[in-house]
Amino acid sequence: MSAGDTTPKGHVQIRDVSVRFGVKGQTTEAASRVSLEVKPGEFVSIIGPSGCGKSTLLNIVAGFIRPSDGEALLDGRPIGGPGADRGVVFQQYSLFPWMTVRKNVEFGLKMQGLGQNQRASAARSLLGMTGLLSFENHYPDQLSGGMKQRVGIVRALATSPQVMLMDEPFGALDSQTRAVMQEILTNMWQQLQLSVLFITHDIEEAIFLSEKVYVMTARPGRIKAEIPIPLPRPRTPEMTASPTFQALVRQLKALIREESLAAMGGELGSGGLQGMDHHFGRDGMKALT
Ligand SMILES: Nc1ncnc2c1ncn2[C@@H]1O[C@H](COP(=O)(O)OP(=O)(O)OP(=O)(O)O)[C@@H](O)[C@H]1O
Repeated sequence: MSAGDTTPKGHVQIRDVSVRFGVKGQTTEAASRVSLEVKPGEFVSIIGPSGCGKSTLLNIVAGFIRPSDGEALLDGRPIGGPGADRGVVFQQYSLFPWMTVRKNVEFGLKMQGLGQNQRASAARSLLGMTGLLSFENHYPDQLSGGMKQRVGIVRALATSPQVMLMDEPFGALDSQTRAVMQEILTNMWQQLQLSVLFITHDIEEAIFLSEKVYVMTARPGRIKAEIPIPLPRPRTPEMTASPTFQALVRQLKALIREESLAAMGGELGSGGLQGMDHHFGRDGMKALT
């Protein structure tokens, strides 16, 4: 792990990408003519209503699926499949339960052919950065949710990826743990100078973490807005009370609400929506997004 290397890495470009899935003769258009960019060393989030194609875009960059139209590039080269240059973290912790924390972190390095001593030293250094060194010999089921996700992040970082792809990584955590994880992630991101593409449903989280937030429309997902986040670094929890932060929250909430209503309207029909609006009120509708 080259923690001392401060050259920003990983330029992701999604250019005019559309994705269609065919299931039992029925075609679903998950994303439509999406273009977005993560510059080297940038932290970029995508938010949008459920089912708008966020995970699909992340999976394209991960190399798990191919676009139907358009192209996805990493450092100017077409993405043809998964690779060690991209680390992926999902909401589910997906650790190997039969391996200790350190062995989990070492796994990718072993695949890359690193010797035992090098693996152990790289894993221990990363575990130290996240306060997990004293748990290196624990098994995943002996850890809390937040600790498991820290191990998941460390494992994805162990192979020195240029890009981290994170699909709602903190979605299953309580709000306190989530706040701590956000700070740990921003610290690691700043130290390692890599690019991050981050998916979340949490508007405050997207603002707190990112240089730029893309807002997607309801399915088929298109880019509705690209919002730069002009908050200084390092970000601190106190910033969330600042007028700039709060104005961004209002702006993004308004954009998302329009799309969430469109998404639910498509599924429920207007009669269902009226009923829900009556039952929950306007704020309740937001909570359902
Ligand atoms: N492998 C697949 N086969 C068929 N349809 C799929 C597949 N993957 C995704 N879809 C469909 O594509 C659309 C977009 O899904 P995707 O998971 O990308 O949305 P999302 O924005 O990440 O949703 P959420 O916020 O709920 O996680 C959905 O309608 C989904 O059902």
